[in-house]
Amino acid sequence: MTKLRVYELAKELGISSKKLIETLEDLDVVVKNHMSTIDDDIAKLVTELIEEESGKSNKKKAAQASDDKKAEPADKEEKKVLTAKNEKAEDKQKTITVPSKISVKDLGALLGIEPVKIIKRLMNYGLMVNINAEIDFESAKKIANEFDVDIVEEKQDNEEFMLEEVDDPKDLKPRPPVVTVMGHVDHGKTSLLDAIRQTNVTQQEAGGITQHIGASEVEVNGKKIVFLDTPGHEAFTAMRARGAKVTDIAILVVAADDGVMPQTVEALNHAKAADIPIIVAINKIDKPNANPERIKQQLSDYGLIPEEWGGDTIFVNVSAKARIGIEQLLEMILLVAEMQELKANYNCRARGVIIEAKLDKGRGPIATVLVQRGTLKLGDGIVAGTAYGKVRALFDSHGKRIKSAGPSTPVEVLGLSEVPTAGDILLAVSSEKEAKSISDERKNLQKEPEYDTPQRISLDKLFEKMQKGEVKDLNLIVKADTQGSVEAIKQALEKCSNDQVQVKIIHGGVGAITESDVMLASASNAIIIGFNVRPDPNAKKMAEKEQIDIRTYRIIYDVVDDIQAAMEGMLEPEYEEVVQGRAEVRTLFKVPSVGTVAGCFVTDGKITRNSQIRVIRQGIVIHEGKIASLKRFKDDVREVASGYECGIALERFNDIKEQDILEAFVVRQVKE
Ligand SMILES: Nc1nc2c(ncn2[C@@H]2O[C@H](COP(=O)(O)OP(=O)(O)OP(=O)(O)O)[C@@H](O)[C@H]2O)c(=O)[nH]1
Repeated sequence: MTKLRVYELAKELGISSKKLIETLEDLDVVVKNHMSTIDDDIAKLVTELIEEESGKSNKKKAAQASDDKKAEPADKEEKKVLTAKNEKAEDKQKTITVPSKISVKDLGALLGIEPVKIIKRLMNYGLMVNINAEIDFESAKKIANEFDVDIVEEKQDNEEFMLEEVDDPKDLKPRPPVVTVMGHVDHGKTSLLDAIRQTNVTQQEAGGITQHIGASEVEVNGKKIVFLDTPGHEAFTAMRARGAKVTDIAILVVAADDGVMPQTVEALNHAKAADIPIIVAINKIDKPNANPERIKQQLSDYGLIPEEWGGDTIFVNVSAKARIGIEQLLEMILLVAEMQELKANYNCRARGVIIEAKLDKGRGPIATVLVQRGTLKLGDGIVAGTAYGKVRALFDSHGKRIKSAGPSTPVEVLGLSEVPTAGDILLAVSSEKEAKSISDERKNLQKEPEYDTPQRISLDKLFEKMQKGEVKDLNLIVKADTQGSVEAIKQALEKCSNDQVQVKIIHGGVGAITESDVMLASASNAIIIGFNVRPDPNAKKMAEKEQIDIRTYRIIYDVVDDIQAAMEGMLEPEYEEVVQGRAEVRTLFKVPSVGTVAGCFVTDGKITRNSQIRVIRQGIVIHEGKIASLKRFKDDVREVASGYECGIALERFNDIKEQDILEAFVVRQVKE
């Protein structure tokens, strides 16, 4: 296509070449004279601008000709623009509210700037847009700021959906309880869930194949109970960390022949932190060495006191294997549920939680949703995180097609645009279009760095938050090398409570700081205290992502001192520790006059001659000190990088064992 010359375009537009050259200059497009050629896209842009301008002047003329000077503008958009303009004129306000998307034309009108100037600025950012093109809020803000106007984003109606809606008590009807099974490894969580499901299958649909959708429903005496299929407190707390409250009752499974174990304590603390009732299922009572009384005794130390001893915790003896006590356990669940008076509104737009989600080759994204409120129906517009769509099909926990699902019903939902994340909230909205606009909005927000940055508690910010009255409880998780240290620290810290803040140890345990601890801290807004223990690498990564404050100590006095200082606003962290790398001890050499040399493999980062070394054995710190020698083959070296072997001897420490982890770190001053 031949390029247009200035005079040709001017002729087409019915304006003088001079006027066209001026307009081009406004756009910083330099042309020599009327014979110069213009690029197609520039020609298009200028044409739109000129046409827009002449259209405006025609309108103006028409308005002047009109008798009714107070006539309402016909177009609603225009009305909005005019209103804003008037307000601007009245109070000369420099902050203007604009929608999340706005056309160049409307932005110009709001800012009182000619659209051509906006187009020019956008061209500077490499954006070639026409006058009717919509630009996002961020771009609009940049432009406005260049004209010394600040703009704020109009609050979207969508946000309303994120708020907790309050139901009128008269709209509430009972709903089934949702139960999670927790407990120590191998104590029988999966077996118990299977036993419960099978008891029910035989009663209801013998021979029927129950589909696994992430949650199952059983019916006892005509009443439903929903079980989440993924046992364990990790999944439960992961959901909670994402803000999803799913479970009404926790079943704590303890093997009668094994007793209370570390994960039993972890599970019960996770359930307690979530403030949900616990029913204890003492499992494996078919075993000859089963000792249920011992378990009651052990659990009473953790505040779970059986009813027969004057407490309020229900204990049921069961055997998942021999199918003993299953029905009684189910009845007890119903009893606890009844006491909780679980209710929900069935007649409103649905809100649920994604329990599981996957991509099915044939059917696209499939999500298991636990409906918590309202009724989810075929054809509803839905949004979960940034996934959106329309309910194309619903399947119940038996794999049967259904048309709608009310509160406490797990359903498989087809029709989402992408696979959502477990823990995401699913909302039903009026249409797929609305769902898409909410999803777009969220995608925009995600681009902003502040989004997703939760306001976490940290020791540094504690005092500030206390002053603002934002903190009433200081939740702490204590991990230490021995149970004795856990208890000592717990007692010492709880005494730190004052009038403003109560120090609460929501979980204490022996061993390294794990992902599960970080998740609990995230769900309960807690700080983690490690005493002679370290976070494992995954926990460390997760803590960084979730912005969880982990403090590690080697002297109890320092722990108490720091917490007290933080509560008094006196905490001044001056030094920080930077971990450089880790090496694994693969073999040992006893060298006369040197001592023990550890043959190591550097697994990540690097080890330098000046590093301090922390010896970690099974997650517990057993020594901290300096390097006496760092060698590769026979040579002394200054540093060894990841992927290489080396020999390390430590100053004044010979008790190294194979498989120990040597963590290299340096301590440096924190910059103000
Ligand atoms: N004797 C007896 N064995 C049981 C009973 N319940 C479970 N078991 C056995 O205990 C072992 C562990 O059971 P699981 O159901 O896999 O335990 P879990 O708690 O789900 O284990 P993880 O998923 O590894 O945490 C299996 O070998 C079961 O057969 C029971 O009531 N009696």
